[in-house]
Amino acid sequence: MKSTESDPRSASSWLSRLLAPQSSLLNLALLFALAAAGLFVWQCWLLAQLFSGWLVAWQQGGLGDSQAQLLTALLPWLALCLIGRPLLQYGREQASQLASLRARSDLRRMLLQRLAALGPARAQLGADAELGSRLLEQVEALDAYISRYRVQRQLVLLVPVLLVSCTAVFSPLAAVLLLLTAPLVPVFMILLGKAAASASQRQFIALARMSGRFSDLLRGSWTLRHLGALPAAEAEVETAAEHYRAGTMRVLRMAFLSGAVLELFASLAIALVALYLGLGLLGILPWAKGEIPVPYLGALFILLVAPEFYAPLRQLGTDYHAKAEAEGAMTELLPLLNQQVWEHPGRESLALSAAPGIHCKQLAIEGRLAPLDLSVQPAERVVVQGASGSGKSSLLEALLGFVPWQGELLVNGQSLLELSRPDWLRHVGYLAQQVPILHGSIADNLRLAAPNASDAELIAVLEQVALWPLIRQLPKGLETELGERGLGLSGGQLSRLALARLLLRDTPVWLLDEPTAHLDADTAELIHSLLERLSRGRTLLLVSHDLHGLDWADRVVTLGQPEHSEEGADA
Ligand SMILES: Nc1ncnc2c1ncn2[C@@H]1O[C@H](COP(=O)(O)OP(=O)(O)OP(=O)(O)O)[C@@H](O)[C@H]1O
Repeated sequence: MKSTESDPRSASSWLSRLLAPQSSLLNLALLFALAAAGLFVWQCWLLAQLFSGWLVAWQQGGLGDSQAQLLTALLPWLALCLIGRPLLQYGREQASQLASLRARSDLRRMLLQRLAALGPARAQLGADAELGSRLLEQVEALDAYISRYRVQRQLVLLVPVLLVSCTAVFSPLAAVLLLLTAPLVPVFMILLGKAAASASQRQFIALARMSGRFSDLLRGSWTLRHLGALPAAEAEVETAAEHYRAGTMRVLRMAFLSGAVLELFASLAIALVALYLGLGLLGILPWAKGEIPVPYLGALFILLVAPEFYAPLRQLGTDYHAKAEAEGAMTELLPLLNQQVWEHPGRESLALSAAPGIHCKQLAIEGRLAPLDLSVQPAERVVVQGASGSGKSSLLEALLGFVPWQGELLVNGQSLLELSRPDWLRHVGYLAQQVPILHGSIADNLRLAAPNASDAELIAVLEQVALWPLIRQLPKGLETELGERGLGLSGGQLSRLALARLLLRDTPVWLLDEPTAHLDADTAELIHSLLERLSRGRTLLLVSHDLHGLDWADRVVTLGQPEHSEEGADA
């Protein structure tokens, strides 16, 4: 369904909501722009007075004292206009830039808060890199809309009305000419602008495809070399690049051509007004022969004012794409903005001196987890298994405080709903199915858990997960850079790195979501044996499909059955 302004979840209504707190700054920018337009009219009036005075005097036989007096009287006001206008324009820029900056910061803060509040469910919205780029680029795409278009769309009505009213005082016919030609400029500008925008959109898509193809070729270059297909692939890249170059030139031609056509329209319209005024001054207008309908003063004033009449319309046409771009960016952000985020209500602090007990009484999550009774004793290690979709990950999300639930969830007898989530999470170590490894060194990745940890502390935890012997041999040791998603280490090594990170935080509760998913049997067994040793003394809930190597667990709980069965791990 098409989104509308009245739909509170639509892109345009989010934009309005975002800009509401900035309305005073945007109104101030509008006021500055209107004051600058007022000064412009005054400046034209002063110049028209000066030149028409000189012209009349020159026609009457020469410049005299009165003209010199006129010049001295008008000069200070002219200077005021010449200095005042740029200052007012500067004020407008500053106010609208500040509004844009604040609105974009507010939006980024809101998006970040939403992402943080979503917890593990954040992964459903896309990869971290994609979300990061949305936060940077899509939010940035609002700048031109806020800092230029918002004020310009009001100016486009107010300034021409002001100028045409002033023109009408001297010549209603010239005012009518301006009014008749005015709509042509924005209409053509928008039509041509839309064509140029869709052409440039096509270019963006072509560029994205070309980049994808290029990176595929790079990745597969060894295979291609092996197959002797490299020259053909190179030729393909060259052809694609040439197509892209030609396409870019087409877009540029269209953009320049549309600019030139509009300049032509504006110039023709001004020429029409000038023709009327000039013929009038010569007294040879067909319907008013021998008459001067608009004398020097008025004619000069109108000629000075006319070009400015079209300027805001032309500017709006130029800025029109900013609106389309901003709405497009907001539409991209909608899934995140409209995501239902549950606010964990608890505020009470929690102090734990040892591993706590966790008790679920008829704990259910609507559509995700059937009612569950489960008592995990302090330092008990429980494996949670069940069919895919039975709610294992959802149970962990509830335990992390990121989804609402029915029934009771107690930590040492205290309801989790009453506890402050940040406080509770300080005691919880969580491992998601996908190990979150950032682009950075091994040390950087470990220090995400403990920013102040010394190298010795990092080495100690790496030794515990049997990674140090391997890392010590790397030329850069702890400073070895890991690529995106941990490129440079194997899946099993990354899991061990994630375990080392958990150890650095040394929390009394561990919630692990399939820590050995995607690992081969031998590596999974190694991780399981590490877990056996490292999780001792902690309350552990470990989600796993496969019980192999988990016989050390105290209990296995199976979800997704009418009665949740509890059995021994080795059963
Ligand atoms: N954020 C969410 N919002 C709504 N429903 C969800 C969400 N995440 C999961 N679900 C649904 O909840 C149910 C349980 O999902 P969950 O991921 O907890 O199951 P699981 O047992 O961990 O599955 P798997 O073993 O495949 O990982 C599924 O039907 C799933 O579609």
